[in-house]
Amino acid sequence: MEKEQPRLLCSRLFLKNRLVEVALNRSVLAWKETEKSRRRRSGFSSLSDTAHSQAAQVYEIVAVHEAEDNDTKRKDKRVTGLYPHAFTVAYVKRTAQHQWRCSDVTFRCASQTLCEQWIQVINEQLSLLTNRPKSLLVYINPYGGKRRGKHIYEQKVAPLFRRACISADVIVTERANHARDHLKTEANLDKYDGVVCVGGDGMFSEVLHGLVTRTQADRGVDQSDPDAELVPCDLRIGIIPAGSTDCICFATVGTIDPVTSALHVIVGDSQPMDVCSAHHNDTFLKYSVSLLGYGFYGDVLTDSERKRWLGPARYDLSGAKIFLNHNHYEGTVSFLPAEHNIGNPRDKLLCRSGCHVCLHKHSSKEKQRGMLEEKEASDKGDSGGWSVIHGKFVAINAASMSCACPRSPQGLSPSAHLADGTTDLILVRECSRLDFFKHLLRHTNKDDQFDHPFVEVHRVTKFRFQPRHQQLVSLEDLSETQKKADFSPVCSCQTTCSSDGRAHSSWSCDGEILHHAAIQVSVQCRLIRLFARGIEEQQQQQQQQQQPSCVFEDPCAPRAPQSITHCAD
Ligand SMILES: CCCCCCCCCCCCC/C=C/[C@@H](O)[C@H](COP(=O)(O)O)NC(=O)CCCCCCCCCCCCCCC
Ligand SMILES: Nc1ncnc2c1ncn2[C@@H]1O[C@H](COP(=O)(O)OP(=O)(O)O)[C@@H](O)[C@H]1O
Ligand SMILES: [Ca+2]
Repeated sequence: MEKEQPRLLCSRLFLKNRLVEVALNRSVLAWKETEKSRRRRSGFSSLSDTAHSQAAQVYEIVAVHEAEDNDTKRKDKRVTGLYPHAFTVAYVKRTAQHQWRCSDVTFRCASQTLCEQWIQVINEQLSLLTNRPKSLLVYINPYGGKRRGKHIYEQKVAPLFRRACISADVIVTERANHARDHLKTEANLDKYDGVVCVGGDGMFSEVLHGLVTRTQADRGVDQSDPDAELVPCDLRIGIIPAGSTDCICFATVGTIDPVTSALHVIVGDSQPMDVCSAHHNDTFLKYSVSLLGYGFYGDVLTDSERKRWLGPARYDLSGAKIFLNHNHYEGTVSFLPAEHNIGNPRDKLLCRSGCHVCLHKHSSKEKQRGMLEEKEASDKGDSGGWSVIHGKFVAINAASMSCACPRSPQGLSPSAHLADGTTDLILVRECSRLDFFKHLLRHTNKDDQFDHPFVEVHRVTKFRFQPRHQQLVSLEDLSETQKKADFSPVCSCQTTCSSDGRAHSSWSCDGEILHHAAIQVSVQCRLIRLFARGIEEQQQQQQQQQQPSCVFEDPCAPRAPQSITHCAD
């Protein structure tokens, strides 16, 4: 049972034209209409208790300040005369599914002292919340999505940051990779508590690369070494969605809404995330947190880049075109299954706020690292542990998170986890166009997209891909690294597999194209943290909004209109 917390302050104050009991403890600010006031308004008919009590979690209070004139005008003259002083608490209120709004409640007090006391005590509690950012570095992509990034930031986000007393240095990018390069070399990161990107998955990818590369450089880690253990980044990343797909925001918050995302930054949420590193031999290529997709999604992305002027609709047009082309690509996929993980891609255990699969991974991370290193060392001599699949594939997708987005609310791998150190490798083998359509369609409803004979899915910690044409070309001079992968025998004839005559596709890496088809990928567990908390379950959402009865167990005593209980810690 939750331990009851001492009340810090409790008063009878006016809220609109009602007398309310307002109580604060370390975790909750709650208010409910007094019995007397309720009776006066409703005769003697009994009103339900919950209908008249509300609460805000202290860690979800945005700010408290003395009420401005426009907060109080139009109010009952008698109330404002008797209670001339007022303070406003801005707090997170849940509205539609996963959507947050900043709601204001203004309490009127009879004395200036009482009003100031409330402001001071609430501010004292807020100052104890050390996870809240005070200073942010913000990058805006003015060309992402529908080109509204700048407008969205100025109209919806900046006013909230100001209200929460967060200072922000804003950079509107002037070219692709501006944010990445600035973070890599120029930015004085000591000044900031977090980095915020305003844009889509591509913009997030820039910030991710800038931060991770900078962190490794500062700590002397060579990111071109595929076996290097990367150092986690200190700064958290916030995403204000203003792109075309915004899958990283959707899959970590549950909605694509700039105000909700800004509030997650303000309250200082923290969501660890796995990051995949992709290499070509000893050349570092890119990091990915959402989708690494070869074949279908790689081709859609390549085609859509030529149609950028169409905005987000480019994906639908390119999607339809690539679907009709119906290419497939031959190659070899090798992967290291995630053996010590408690989940699997078809267990329907969705990753939600406080996910126990991710927590389990976290608590046993150190233990597992030792075991994994031992295992990998023993793997070096033979192919033990690695599975090898040779085939013709319409799509090879590695989803490190669900990749849920408005197009596909469950995502590419609905049970993938944000921070379990694994990625879900989905292999869609050569199949008929109709079958592929059925598979795609299942991404838009609740049917299981893996329940097809031509689809398989594996939860892995590492994988490699070698397209067939390269195997044929370089069979004689296979490098040592490639030999370690222990690829299965390759075909002796050289034919192209795609109907447009191309022997290979490209990888889409969080919406950016990779210029190598042969890659090695390794999951770096919890390398970064976002200003998010994962998607809240329905009941978690309700709990946050409920009024905890313990705050009101003792009525505010004595009965004087302004009684104060100021409890010692
Ligand atoms: C029949 C309808 C099928 C709909 C299938 C939808 C599956 C969507 C899965 C989306 C996974 C998204 C993973 C994230 C990718 C992003 O990183 C990345 C970049 O985002 P950014 O632009 O914000 O920077 N976005 C993307 O790569 C977009 C992928 C969108 C793929 C759309 C595919 C549409 C397929 C339409 C087939 C239609 C068949 C019609 C026959 C005439
Ligand atoms: N000022 C800029 N001019 C041109 N491209 C930019 C600029 N800033 C960022 N980019 C690039 O734009 C691409 C798409 O950005 P993103 O914000 O993800 O939008 P979208 O979701 O529409 O693709 C990314 O590759 C990013 O590197
Ligand atoms: Ca994962």
